[in-house]
Amino acid sequence: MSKSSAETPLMQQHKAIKQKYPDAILLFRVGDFYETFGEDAIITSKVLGITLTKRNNGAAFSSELAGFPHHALDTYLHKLVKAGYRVAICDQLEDPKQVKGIVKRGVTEMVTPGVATSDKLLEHNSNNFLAAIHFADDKVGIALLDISTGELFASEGNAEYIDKLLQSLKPAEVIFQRNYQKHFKETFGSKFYTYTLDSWIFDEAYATESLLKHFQTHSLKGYGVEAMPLAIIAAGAIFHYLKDTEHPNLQHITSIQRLEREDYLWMDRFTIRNLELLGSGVENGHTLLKVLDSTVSPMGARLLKRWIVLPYKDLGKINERLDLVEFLIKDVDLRTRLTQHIKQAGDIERLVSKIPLRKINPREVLQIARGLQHVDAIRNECLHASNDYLKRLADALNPCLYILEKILKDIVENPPVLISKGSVIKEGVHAELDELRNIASMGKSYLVQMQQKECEATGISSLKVGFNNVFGYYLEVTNMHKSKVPETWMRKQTLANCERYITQELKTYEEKIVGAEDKILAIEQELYDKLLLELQDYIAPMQINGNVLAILDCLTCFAQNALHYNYKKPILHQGLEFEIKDSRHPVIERNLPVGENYISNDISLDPSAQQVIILTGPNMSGKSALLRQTALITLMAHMGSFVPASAATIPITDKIFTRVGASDNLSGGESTFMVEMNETASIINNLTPRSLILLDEIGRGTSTYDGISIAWSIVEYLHSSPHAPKTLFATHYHELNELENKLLRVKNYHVTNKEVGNKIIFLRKLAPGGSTHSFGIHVAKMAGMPPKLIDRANEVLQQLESKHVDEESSSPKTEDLSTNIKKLSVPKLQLSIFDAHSETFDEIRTMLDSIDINRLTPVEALMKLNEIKQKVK
Ligand SMILES: Nc1ncnc2c1ncn2[C@@H]1O[C@H](COP(=O)(O)OP(=O)(O)OP(=O)(O)O)[C@@H](O)[C@H]1O
Repeated sequence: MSKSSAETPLMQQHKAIKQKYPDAILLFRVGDFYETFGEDAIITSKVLGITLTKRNNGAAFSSELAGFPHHALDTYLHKLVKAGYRVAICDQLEDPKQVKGIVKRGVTEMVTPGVATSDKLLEHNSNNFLAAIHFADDKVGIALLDISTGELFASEGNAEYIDKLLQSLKPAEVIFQRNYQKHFKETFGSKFYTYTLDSWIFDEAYATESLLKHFQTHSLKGYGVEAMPLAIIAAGAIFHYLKDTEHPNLQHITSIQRLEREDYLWMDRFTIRNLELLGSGVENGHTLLKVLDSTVSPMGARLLKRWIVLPYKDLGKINERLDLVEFLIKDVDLRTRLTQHIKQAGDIERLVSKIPLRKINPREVLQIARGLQHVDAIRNECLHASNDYLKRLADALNPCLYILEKILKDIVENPPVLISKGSVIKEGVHAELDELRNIASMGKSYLVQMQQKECEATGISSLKVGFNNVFGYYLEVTNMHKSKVPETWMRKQTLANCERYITQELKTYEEKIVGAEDKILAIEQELYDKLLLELQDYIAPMQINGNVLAILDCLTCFAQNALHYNYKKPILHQGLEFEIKDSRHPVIERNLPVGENYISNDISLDPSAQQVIILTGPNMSGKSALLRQTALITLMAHMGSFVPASAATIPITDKIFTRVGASDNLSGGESTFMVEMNETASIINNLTPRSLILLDEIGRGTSTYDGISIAWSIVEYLHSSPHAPKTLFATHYHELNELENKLLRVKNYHVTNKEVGNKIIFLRKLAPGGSTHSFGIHVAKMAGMPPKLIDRANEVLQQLESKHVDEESSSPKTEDLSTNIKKLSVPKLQLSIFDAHSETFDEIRTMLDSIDINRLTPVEALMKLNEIKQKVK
């Protein structure tokens, strides 16, 4: 753009507004269009695929231009936001017809990924959170708001805890202090859509003031966040941001819910990912969420996600849920009726949030009423049930009868989506509206009636009612009948063969008919606005209704799952013993090929007798599956769900840790052994007697000897820990089986298999004792390695094993770790080719010298062997 002096007033206005929103795309309303200019236009045309033109205002000024009709806003806005842009909607604030010169314009809403209310930007079964983070010295405050439901959560804790919340609740946008950009990336990664705010906004006094003003209270005690200054600051930042983005109507944010780390079973983000709890996109197919989610409402689906990542630790609350699930399983009729009502109640939470935002359309208002009817029905169904929790839930429901009736009385049965289309308000609600509608629809026939009436009264047989723009409606009398015109009529026009008159009645009617349509719309709008204002008083109880329906939806879904998939009620207890009978992996069992059955297993852990299980077994036999099903069953029980086992006794657990050996976790640049060790260290440093630890091939990210040593000492450490955490350790290092003989509470188990000829059949049953080999070569064969290579690997294996056995029989029984490791020294092979002093031998020697065995993976070893074999041929 060139000098401002050459700019039109319109462009000057645009420039002034754009300056206030430099990092947003400004959709600038001009007449019936939203226009974008300059850089904004280039982006907009590219993202929306609309034409980019140039606007020339004389030689001195030109700018790129791209625009679309205002009614297409809904179609285009979400595309811009989904493409990662912030969009400021600038509207005309005055009626152009009433204003001389340039119309006043201003930004009426800023839409960003985290502050989105349009259905097109939201996924119905996911929350759309805006998170605010406040960094302090060694702690972090967090607030999470879903503006589309009004839910606001706040918490504070160390970076690991906040990271876990971010990873599990996946906010669409995160805001934080501007000077912490680098720190944010280092702490939470670069996956989030972020926006930074001035540091002064993150101030306790300012935040408290904003919150008190919003909630209209004198203190924040009632929300339990008073002692959480960092969480308060983060919540304050959210309210500031909402003001900045022109969201003044926030009456649907009715409370802050405190998220207390200590209330929930802790799983770090690695565990959440490793257990494949939520997943997203394509990988969604095999997640716990996917197999558990048979909810019938978006509210239930959203709550279920939260239950999965934030399972309870409180025995009373868990049992309340479990008992209700059991109750719902038994009462088939009640369950069926509940499901029907919940399904038809609509997304109460999101509908209610549209009320203060003034984004609710007449159809949705009617849906609110229908929702309330279902709430009423559910309340009546459950109020006298013989389950206390259900009774309490029912008691919390409020069908808001006054507003329910008012909506049904005011709104027609099948209203249009837009209030501006009219025909929304029922007949009988407003006398003037009824009359106007009558006039509008009956206009013509009314005139005919009047014409007839006047004909009869005056005897002017040729009397006609006509209309022109100058006089409006008139009565036309031919010259022949002029003498019969009553005195009260006023002559307005004389033509060659007739005269035109007006009457008082005609004028009164004319006033009505001409403005009727406009007035009808205005009255309908006014009545609708009044109704919305009244609805506003019912936001809080309706939100509670939404929440109760979500809980009932989740628990009915658990009952349904239990019946369909044969889940049983777990017994949770304050002791420490863990025992599951005939347990299955809930996700794998639902994804097995047709005809295959999941083989169930019993698993028991007891800190005083069987604290650590060393689990060995062939590759692919089901070790990881066993570990994960133990964790998933524990988690499901803490959510209040029945579990895939014939019986389960599960101790209240505070933390589930899972770690997988580095090479199982190659994605995301986290494949280094260092990360594996860091993570294992964090388990070791955070465990308690109530922790469940699942280690899958820990140590395998380094050389065999290092790996065994580390794995060995981890088991020793966990065993000797005063907390005696329950541990399952799956490993290919059969050497660890030795630990059973040395450590009292370590027990060996293996997953069974059967060898038939040179084939192995996985029996997948857990049995006491360690297994002796891993069948890695068998897996290599299954993976399609050339038969020659496989034969050779078997030969080498045999030689290695016989050498190992020789050495073992000649060495004394080892008792401590160091001698045990020494025992594993590389057997000296006596292969015949090494006897021949040939060129091949030299070549092979050079090759062997260059190999660093400590860094060699099993597959690389097999490849090298193949190379050697080729040379010998
Ligand atoms: N109990 C079971 N019943 C039926 N199928 C099972 C069972 N356990 C595991 N499987 C199947 O076997 C596959 C391999 O299981 P898993 O990954 O647990 O083996 P693993 O012993 O950990 O293997 P590796 O040592 O190679 O990592 C699973 O993906 C699943 O399809």
